[in-house]
Amino acid sequence: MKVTVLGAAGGIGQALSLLLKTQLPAGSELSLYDVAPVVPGVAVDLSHIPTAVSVEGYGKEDLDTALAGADIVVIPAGMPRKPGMDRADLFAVNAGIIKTLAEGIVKNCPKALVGVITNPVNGTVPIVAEVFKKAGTYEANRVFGVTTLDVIRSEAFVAELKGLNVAETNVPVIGGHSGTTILPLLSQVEGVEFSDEEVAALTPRIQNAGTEVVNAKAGGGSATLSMGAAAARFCLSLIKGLQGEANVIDYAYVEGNTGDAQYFAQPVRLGKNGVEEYLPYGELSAFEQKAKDDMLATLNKDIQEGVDFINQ
Ligand SMILES: NC(=O)c1ccc[n+]([C@@H]2O[C@H](COP(=O)([O-])OP(=O)(O)OC[C@H]3O[C@@H](n4cnc5c(N)ncnc54)[C@H](O)[C@@H]3O)[C@@H](O)[C@H]2O)c1
Ligand SMILES: O=C(O)C[C@H](O)C(=O)O
Repeated sequence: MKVTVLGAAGGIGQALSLLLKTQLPAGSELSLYDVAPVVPGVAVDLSHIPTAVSVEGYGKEDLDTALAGADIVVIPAGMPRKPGMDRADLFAVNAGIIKTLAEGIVKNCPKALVGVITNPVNGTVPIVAEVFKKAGTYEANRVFGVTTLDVIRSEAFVAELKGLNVAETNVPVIGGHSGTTILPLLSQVEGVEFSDEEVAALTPRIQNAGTEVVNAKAGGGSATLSMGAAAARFCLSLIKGLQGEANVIDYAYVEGNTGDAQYFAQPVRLGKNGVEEYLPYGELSAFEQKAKDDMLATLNKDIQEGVDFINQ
C-alpha cells in the first residue's frame, strides 16, 4: 500500500503523516510531498519511529516520483484561513494548487483513491473531478472530499452534551464543508433525544467549529491536529476497503446519488474500488429538511465555481 500526502510539511500534513507512520499496515510506503524545503526533514524525523512503514520525502521538483504508483493520495496542500475569512476566500489561492496536483495524479497514479482536504472543499473536489474528466480518467467512486472532521466534531460535542461514551457515539453529517452546508443529522443519533433548543444550539456550533478554532488560533491557522486525526481515520477506512474488509461505511463529499447537489456528503460503503455503494442518508427531521433546502443554493454556487475554474 502506497499512501502519498501532498502538502505533508504543513500543519495537517505533519499530524496526518505522524498518524499514518504509526497506523498504516506493516509494509506500507508513506510518500511525503511538499513545496516547502523542510519536507525531506519531516520524512527523516518520521523514519526514526520504529514501525514497518517506510517514509520518503519529496520536494517541489519531485511530484511525479512522490505520486508514482500511489494507491491513496491525500491532499492537505494549500493556504488555511485567518480570522475574518470564509473558506470561500481561499479559492483564489488554493484552486490553482489543487489543479496542478490533480494533473500530477492523472499523470502518475490515475487509479488512486483521492481524498481532498484543501479548502474550500465544496469547490476543490469539483476541480479535481473536472481535471480527471478532461483527461478521461475520472471515476466518481475514487474521488472524495474529506468531511470526517465534521463527523468527529459532532461525535465529540454530542457525547459531551449528553454524557455518552464517545467511542460509541455516531453522528451522520451530510451536505458540504462550510458554514450552513455542513448538516449534522442529530435526529438520527441513536439512543438519545435532543430538545428543539439543543438542536438549535448544537447545529450552528458544529457548523462553526472550524471558525472556533481559527479564532482561537488568532491568525496562526486553522484546525490541524483534529484534522490530522480525522484524515487518518478516513484514510484507514479507505485502506480497509481496499483490503476487502466488509461493511466499511463512512461519510464523504462525493459525486453521489442523493439528487440534492452534484457533490454532496453522504454515507458510502468503501471497497476495493473506493465507493462500492452510495447509501441513503435516511429520513430528516423538519428542522434538517429546512436546513438542507436553505443551504443548497450556497453549495451549488461553490460547486459551480470549481467546475468553471477548469472549464472557462
Ligand atoms: N477539509 C477539512 O475539514 C479541513 C480542515 C482543516 C483545514 N483544511 C484546509 O487544509 C489546507 C491546509 O491547512 P494547513 O493548516 O495544513 O495549512 P499549512 O499552511 O500549515 O500547510 C499547507 C502546506 O501546503 C503546502 N503547499 C502549498 N502549495 C503546495 C503545492 N503546490 N504542493 C504541495 N504542497 C503545497 C505548504 O508548503 C504547506 O506546507 C487549508 O486549505 C485548510 O483550509 C481543511
Ligand atoms: O475552518 C477552516 O478553515 C478549516 C477547516 O475547514 C475546519 O473545518 O476546521
